[in-house]
Amino acid sequence: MNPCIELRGVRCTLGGRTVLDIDRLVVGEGERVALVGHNGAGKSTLLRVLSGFTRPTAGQVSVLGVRLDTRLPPARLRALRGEAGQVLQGLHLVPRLSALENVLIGSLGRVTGWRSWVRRYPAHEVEGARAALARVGMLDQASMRTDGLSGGERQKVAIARVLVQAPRLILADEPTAALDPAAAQEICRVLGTAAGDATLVAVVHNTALLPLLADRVIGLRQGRVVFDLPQAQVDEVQLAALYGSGPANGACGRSDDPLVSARRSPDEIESRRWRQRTCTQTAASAGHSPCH
Ligand SMILES: Nc1ncnc2c1ncn2[C@@H]1O[C@H](COP(=O)(O)OP(=O)(O)OP(=O)(O)O)[C@@H](O)[C@H]1O
Repeated sequence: MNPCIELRGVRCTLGGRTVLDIDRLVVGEGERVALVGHNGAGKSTLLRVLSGFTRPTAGQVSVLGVRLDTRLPPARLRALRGEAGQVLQGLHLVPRLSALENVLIGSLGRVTGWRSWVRRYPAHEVEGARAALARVGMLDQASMRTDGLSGGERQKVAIARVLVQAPRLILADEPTAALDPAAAQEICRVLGTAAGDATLVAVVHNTALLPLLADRVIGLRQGRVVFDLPQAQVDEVQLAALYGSGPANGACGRSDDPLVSARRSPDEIESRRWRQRTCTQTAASAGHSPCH
């Protein structure tokens, strides 16, 4: 299996603290990997490193054959992000635009010149966006504004937007955050099916969802890999050890749980603000304001 992701001796120091410390990690093309671990374990930091938003302090990172530990020309980074789609948690759709228009934003990397400035998309891109909405079961809601959709429906639109990129790699950060259990299961099934042959790396908080999304599970604790196992071999004992005294299954400190939010350290709160700023910048660079 060809490697899609390769990390060697990667360390990330943020705010004077080492928040990621990974000796070696290889993810092959087409693998489905879930990242699990307590709040602040470094899961999102790892995703940011893989998407080129955070450059590691030390070590080598290669994603789809592109080295991300060195400064890349913006055009090269944009090209990579075109091949590595991201599904973030609920902060990334443009509320006043329809589901179809939001999905079309995923094709902006291919639309050039005046068409991209005025968002006039070629007919084949519109067809592609409609096909992506159909794949996630949202074609009937194509013309609805996304602020009128439910959380689960919005997440399906976000998945459809990634699909129009025809990505070779999908990075999903808590794709089921803030969804009820039934919607969370549905989103995992939709994402798992829609990902097709692409490599998938997803942060998963509810470990009951792992069988729907992953064939390999990586447990992170304080920025280090504490286990890296086939999904079928991950059991209650490993999860209990990973989460310490926290629950071993189900709501493992979901980020949207108000009790968990109340326990967050100032660092974690700052990390969330950082992520929100990243989303805002991403939306702004596409000429839009993000959803909140
Ligand atoms: N820009 C930053 N400056 C300082 N510290 C940061 C920054 N970004 C993240 N951190 C810290 O890095 C650690 C890992 O954060 P990260 O968001 O990766 O954790 P996580 O496992 O995704 O957590 P959660 O499950 O709460 O989303 C946290 O302790 C966080 O406070």
